[in-house]
Amino acid sequence: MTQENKALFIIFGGTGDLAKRKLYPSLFRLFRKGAIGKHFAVIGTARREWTNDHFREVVTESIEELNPTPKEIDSFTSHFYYQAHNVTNTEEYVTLEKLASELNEEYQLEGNRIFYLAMAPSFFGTIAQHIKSEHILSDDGFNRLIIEKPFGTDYKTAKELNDSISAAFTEDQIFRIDHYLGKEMVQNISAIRFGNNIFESLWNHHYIDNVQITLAESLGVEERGGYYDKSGALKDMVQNHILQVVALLAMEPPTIFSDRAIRTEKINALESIRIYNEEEVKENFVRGQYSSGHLGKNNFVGYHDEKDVDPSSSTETFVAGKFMIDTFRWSGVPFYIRTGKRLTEKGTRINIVFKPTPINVFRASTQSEELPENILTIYIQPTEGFSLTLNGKEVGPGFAVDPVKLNYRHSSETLENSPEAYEKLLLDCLKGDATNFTHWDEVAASWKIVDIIRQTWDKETGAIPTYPARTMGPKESFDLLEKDGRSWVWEPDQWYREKELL
Ligand SMILES: NC(=O)C1=CN([C@@H]2O[C@H](COP(=O)(O)OP(=O)(O)OC[C@H]3O[C@@H](n4cnc5c(N)ncnc54)[C@H](OP(=O)(O)O)[C@@H]3O)[C@@H](O)[C@H]2O)C=CC1
Ligand SMILES: O=C1O[C@H](COP(=O)(O)O)[C@@H](O)[C@H](O)[C@H]1O
Repeated sequence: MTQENKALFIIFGGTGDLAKRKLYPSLFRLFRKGAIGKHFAVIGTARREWTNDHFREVVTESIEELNPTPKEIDSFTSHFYYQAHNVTNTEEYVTLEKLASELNEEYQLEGNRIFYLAMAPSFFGTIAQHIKSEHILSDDGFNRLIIEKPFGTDYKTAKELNDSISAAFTEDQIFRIDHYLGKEMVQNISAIRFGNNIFESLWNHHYIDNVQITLAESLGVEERGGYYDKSGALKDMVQNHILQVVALLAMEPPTIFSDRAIRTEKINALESIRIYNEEEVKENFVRGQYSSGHLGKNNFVGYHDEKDVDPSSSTETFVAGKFMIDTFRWSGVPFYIRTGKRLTEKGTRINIVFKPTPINVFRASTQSEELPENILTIYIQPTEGFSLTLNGKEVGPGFAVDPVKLNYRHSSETLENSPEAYEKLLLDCLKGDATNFTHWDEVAASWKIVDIIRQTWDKETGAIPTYPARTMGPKESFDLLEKDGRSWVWEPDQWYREKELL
């Protein structure tokens, strides 16, 4: 049976996109499942002068897709309150505290408070400091701060931000969101590794040749051109999501599956990633920007023509690179990563490529010195599951050996019932479980890794490579693996080319 949790959520940026698209629907799913019920309340705050009624209408709209009954809408939205509040005005926090105390009494929330910073990062420090100085922290119950990405723009600014929030909250009260850690199959990485001896015993440089991580998006920058043009793919995706996935794949087994033990191992893994010098960055990392392109009959504009993007921008919309991890386990094993916008299709997947057998005893019939590699693929989205490519004998005379795929995908019913990332992360926070949030040491290590890449690129003045929209990135990304005698396992362009769409 689901246990009810008690808390007051104070959402800074309550009128914003993230709150409407992710937070309110996730709270509703938790409400439906009974994880929150009678004893919860939400205060939405932003500068706009909304009434409680208007706020409740907005919340109702945001959960429309979940087909709530009128009774569900009434009982859920009745817990929502709006307080107009400019976070830079110290006096206004007094009104906020008054409302928070009243709701604490009315809903018997036992002093539990979750502060969600769904606002531009430039406000994070100010809000955290005001929460402390204006006594919004509750004296009984728990106080937890959920903080959105981006956490700083480089190591220096991230440290400044961390110092300012740490003046108000202790590390175990801070929940830094990386929504990839809420994804079912990202969480499944640990289950696959530590729950299966056939994998964990092979999970090292003796048996693994290389690891490939792809976070591909078919969408462009959409409405976020202003933000994205200042950020780029390196800071938007590599510093956080990709390095978190690398850490989960590379970390040593924890002694027990607890947030503390996992964090320790993830920090060790991140701190073992080689920090390149400028020459090594040039050798091991490439970037690209999408130009106009088409897929079938659909045409797509280039990045320079996107809304709120500087037409002469050299911001990268694609990154591919090779990380090396300096531990006994991973010595010599490259972790190839790539991510980009306007790629051929949306797809997040991990390919673990195993070393081939030492000799190919079937070489007479396969006419090749090596057998195809075994590959474990973890499909993170849009489908969820895994596959394992093995070599088997082709049916019939002779001894032709061909790869066969053992395939497991979650059913559509499982997918439908599987909780959304934000829902899981909100529930974890209610329970005080920080396993799927990032510790400051992880953030710090990740920034140190990407800072040198950014600095190297910032010194380059020439045009950056381009790729046509809806293809799998610039030529340089393919060359990166080719010079190591390898290639990307996942090559959706091939499929589209066969269908004559590219
Ligand atoms: N949207 C998304 O999909 C994602 C967002 N994020 C992160 O989440 C955070 C929020 O993003 P998003 O919702 O898109 O941003 P929006 O621009 O949609 O929302 C910003 C919110 O801040 C409020 N606000 C701005 N200035 C003030 C102020 N001085 N005092 C009080 N409230 C203020 C705005 O309301 P008002 O104008 O009424 O004051 C609004 O509610 C950002 O850190 C972003 O990087 C992370 C991942 C995905
Ligand atoms: O954090 C971000 O992630 C999204 C991609 O998330 P996904 O869950 O759809 O894979 C990305 O579009 C956005 O630019 C970035 O800020």
